[in-house]
Amino acid sequence: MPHISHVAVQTPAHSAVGELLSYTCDEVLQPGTLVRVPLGKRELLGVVWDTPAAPADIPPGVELRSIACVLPGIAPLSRGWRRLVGFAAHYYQRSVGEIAVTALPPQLRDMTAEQLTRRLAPPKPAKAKSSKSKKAQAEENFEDAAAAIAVAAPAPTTPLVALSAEQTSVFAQIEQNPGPFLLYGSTGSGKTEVYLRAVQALLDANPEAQALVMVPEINLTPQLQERFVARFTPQYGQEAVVSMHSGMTNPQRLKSWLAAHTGRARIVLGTRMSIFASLPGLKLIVVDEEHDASYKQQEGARYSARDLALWRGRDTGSKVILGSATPSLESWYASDGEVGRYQRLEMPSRIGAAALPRVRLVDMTQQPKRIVFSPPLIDAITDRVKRGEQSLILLNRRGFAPVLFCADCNWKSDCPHCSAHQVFHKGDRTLRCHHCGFTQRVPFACPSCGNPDILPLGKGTEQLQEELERLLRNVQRPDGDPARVARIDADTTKAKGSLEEQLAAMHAGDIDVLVGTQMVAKGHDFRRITLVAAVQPDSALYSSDYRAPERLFCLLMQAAGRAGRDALYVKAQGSAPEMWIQTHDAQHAVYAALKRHDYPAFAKQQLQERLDAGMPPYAFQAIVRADARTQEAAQAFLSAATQVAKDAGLPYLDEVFIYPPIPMAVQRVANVERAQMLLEATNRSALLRFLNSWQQYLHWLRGLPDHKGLVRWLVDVDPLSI
Ligand SMILES: Nc1ncnc2c1ncn2[C@@H]1O[C@H](COP(=O)(O)OP(=O)(O)OP(=O)(O)O)[C@@H](O)[C@H]1O
Ligand SMILES: [Zn+2]
Repeated sequence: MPHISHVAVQTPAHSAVGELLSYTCDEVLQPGTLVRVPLGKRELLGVVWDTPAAPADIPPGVELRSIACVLPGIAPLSRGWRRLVGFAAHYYQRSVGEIAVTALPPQLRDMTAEQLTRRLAPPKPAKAKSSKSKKAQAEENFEDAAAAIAVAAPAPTTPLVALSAEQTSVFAQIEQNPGPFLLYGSTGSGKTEVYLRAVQALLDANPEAQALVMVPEINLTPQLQERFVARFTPQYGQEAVVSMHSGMTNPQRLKSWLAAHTGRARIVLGTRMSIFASLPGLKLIVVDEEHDASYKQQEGARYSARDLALWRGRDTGSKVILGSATPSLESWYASDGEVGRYQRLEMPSRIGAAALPRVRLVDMTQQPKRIVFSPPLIDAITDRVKRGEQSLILLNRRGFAPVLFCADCNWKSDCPHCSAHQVFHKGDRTLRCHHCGFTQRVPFACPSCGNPDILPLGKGTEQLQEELERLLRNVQRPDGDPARVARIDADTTKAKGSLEEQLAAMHAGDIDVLVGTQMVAKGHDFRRITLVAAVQPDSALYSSDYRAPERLFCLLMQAAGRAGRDALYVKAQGSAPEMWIQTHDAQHAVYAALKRHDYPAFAKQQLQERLDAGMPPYAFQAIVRADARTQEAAQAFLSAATQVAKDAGLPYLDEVFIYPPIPMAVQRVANVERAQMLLEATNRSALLRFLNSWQQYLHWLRGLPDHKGLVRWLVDVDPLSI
């Protein structure tokens, strides 16, 4: 009699196919086994979720298909991994199969059993010459797809630095206590060194143990990767440190994944996706810059890798260290003495007694109208260039100008497909929509009235760079060369390797003034920056999103943290690091707290506001979003969803407050109208149970002829922006 296996496969999102599919097979398959199964005309990757112990009677009339094959050479995924996937699916309202399969490397999805067998076979000795292109070869030869970590061979040994007193005490706390920890350490206080020590202590003590170290965006911090490789590969071998992030090729991802799954990799360094890595020996999870929004996945299953890290840590008995100079308010609250869910560890001082930069507010209402850079700021930058010091200019808006404008007829460069302007990019003379990507040539004259004088309105990083080049054209560096201005944003870093190249130029001192978006503000350990300036940060103060002040404060404090990191350099230069903020609202509380580098005061004030307004972390939220051909159709779906919840008398409905549907801030994207509805509850599990029971009704509604115009709907639990 055949056995039955329940298999998790990735069925199309929100399709009516149930959570797990049943298949027959001749032998009992262990849960966690990777298989290929037929579905319709296709064959898909699946994970055996459970297998009834006894061969089951198949009810008459039901015909089950059989499993196509078991993926060879890969041990079943552990019970702990399956629990994590199960929890994430339940919590973020997705199917187990979707989370399980998307958490696996793409090649496992795509390869047949034969291809996989070939991949897993020991490498053949390399041929002297191959006619294949280098790329084709790398794709094909598994071993050649080499370490997922593209860094030079490490130095034979890297001597351990002596820990500062604060590092020593924090490290001892981590060793002695179970955690989870919130490492609240100033910018430049040496948090990375603490992570390295914690990992080192773990690996030395336990030959099976594995550590997961997560960072927001790995490409921004090649330095961090180098430090881990240099520290651990001499002792633990080339495969001891592997990366996991979306910038890797598929063969690299498979290789990293297998190294982690088999326990050969001792450290996985990755972005949010690495939270789902198979790590049988997991004992430590580090979440660096835990406040960073990129830990939240913004499409598909909208999970928070930071929150899952805490869950996974608890579930597997792994220590969890969250680190930040500007923790999320959620983590700050959770590590409050009274709440006490996390142990807060503090490192207030910078390494080498470096001082935090002095914060200077420039009141732009007192400056000449319509200027980008106030004269005193330009003087300060000029002085830096002459002394050979570096400056960093922050503006969170790329392109030359956010909109083109005709003063005669009021025409604006609106995107035809979105409720947004097309951004003017001067370099390639295009108008580009940053929401849907729609791109056009810049018109020679106003398309509406023919006026040849169409004007850029507002500033982007491209314009800042041009303006600085003009203002500094006669300024010389100490070596007599003219000042060099560079820019780092999504536009200048598209080409592979270009970001690394520009960061390297910055570290080498080849750049005097670096203009950039938030990409330049995070995590970098630049040694020669003595001035950071935020030229137009105010708009975030007036956002309708209640998290906007938190995000702004974080960004500016992190940006300030790039200045004056090397105490010896600052001293030798006789310089004083500064953070400049050009603002029209110099009295604003956000800036006052920033001036004092007072994160605790800022957090306290924000938390009080959140408490008064009943917002997270004192309440829990979810968003249901609907996309449709018309705004009416999108909102009608959401209204019907609320009604059906009431009609059906869903459990916990009385504990959940459902707001009326509203259009999203950017209402239309790529010709799709978007609406959303906020749900709030003071009890997290009530919200979750309500959502879980509501799901099937949302599926059902979507299938009704009334809601034909609906393109998609989705649920976002713990949304980051509303
Ligand atoms: N004990 C130490 N002795 C000497 N230098 C150290 C020590 N610990 C760290 N450093 C150096 O201090 C600098 C700052 O450390 P690190 O980059 O880890 O700071 P951080 O706390 O992560 O800062 P940020 O939050 O701004 O990213 C680095 O150049 C690092 O090599
Ligand atoms: Zn558009």
